[in-house]
Amino acid sequence: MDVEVRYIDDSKGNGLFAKKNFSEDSILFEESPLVCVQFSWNAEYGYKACDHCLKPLETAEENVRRLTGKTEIVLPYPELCTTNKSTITQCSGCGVEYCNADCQEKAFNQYHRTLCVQTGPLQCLNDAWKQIHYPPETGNVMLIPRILATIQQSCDKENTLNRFLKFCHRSVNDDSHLAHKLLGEKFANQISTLHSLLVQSMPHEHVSQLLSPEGFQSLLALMGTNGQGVATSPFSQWVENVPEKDLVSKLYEDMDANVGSFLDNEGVGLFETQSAANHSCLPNAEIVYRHNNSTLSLRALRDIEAGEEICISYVDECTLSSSRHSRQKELRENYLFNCNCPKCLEQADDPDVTSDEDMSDSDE
Ligand SMILES: C[S@@+](CC[C@H](N)C(=O)[O-])C[C@H]1O[C@@H](n2cnc3c(N)ncnc32)[C@H](O)[C@@H]1O
Repeated sequence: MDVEVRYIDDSKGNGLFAKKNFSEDSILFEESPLVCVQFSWNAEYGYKACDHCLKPLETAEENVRRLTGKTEIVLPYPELCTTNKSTITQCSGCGVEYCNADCQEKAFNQYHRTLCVQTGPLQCLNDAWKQIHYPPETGNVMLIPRILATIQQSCDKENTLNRFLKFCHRSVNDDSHLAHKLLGEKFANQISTLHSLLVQSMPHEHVSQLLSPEGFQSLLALMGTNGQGVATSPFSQWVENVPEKDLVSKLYEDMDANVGSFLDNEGVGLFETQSAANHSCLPNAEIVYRHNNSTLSLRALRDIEAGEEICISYVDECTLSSSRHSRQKELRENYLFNCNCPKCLEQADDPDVTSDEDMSDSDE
């Protein structure tokens, strides 16, 4: 690896550092998630993805037809679509689909052997989550059964448990008096419901400490502070390859009119190396999914020198361009820290105003 994880200080914890020079646009590293899962509403609304790696299961043409609502569309250059429907397989127990037999086998050996027989109770957990977390989705409680089952099915359970416990999983930051948004008073009843449903749906062997109320809260905090969004799309991959770019703008307009900005298969994953990357409002790297599955690539946004800290943005582009106050509010609520990046320091004297875009979600 050309990057390394190093301790910075008690406030920031660890960070990710470059071990060599990287030029702008180069790929620093690639990594598959320890676990990942599609968002619940995304799956419910018919975004078809492999249950293990989130690779699209629709062709680009099927995708465009569904997203525009126009079943008559015929997409030229079908050979530019990389979806291979002939390799799709299905679990005979619960019916979930995979992009190929390899993914099905990996999922079964890692967690699905345990979870497949719990489909009914897990469905109740999923339904309860959907009532709490409407789109746009940022996390998914269904990652937790995958974590627990991965530990249970592992040959080296202690080591696997420790790999998960290495992700930061505190639910409060005592230094800054910050508590995770998900775990606030407002959600206490909902968290208690989710906890009971999880306890009913999982075998307890080897994971009882994580199934206690405190263990469950730490898993939610782990997911909230480390969960990385994953996005795949058969259409956008087709667009990248298509020579006539003006073909696509009308299709995007039609999609926007029909489904707004919800174009991708979306989910959340836990990545061991990437999760060591801290946030900056002036990031020097970004996450991309070049393989149209859950394999993440970290790409340099500018030249990076050996020894430099590699920082990504934890907030989306819209929030990143909003006021310091709005950015810091989101980072405090979801990631439990006060941002002191160069941009925040430079704007330290700006008035504490919420950007227009955030007014609907204004300060409580
Ligand atoms: C995904 S982890 C990043 C790695 C983490 N520093 C560690 O020690 O494992 C996210 C957490 O790192 C800390 N963090 C990330 N960026 C930070 C920053 N710019 N300043 C202070 N703390 C930060 C926060 O505690 C946040 O919840």
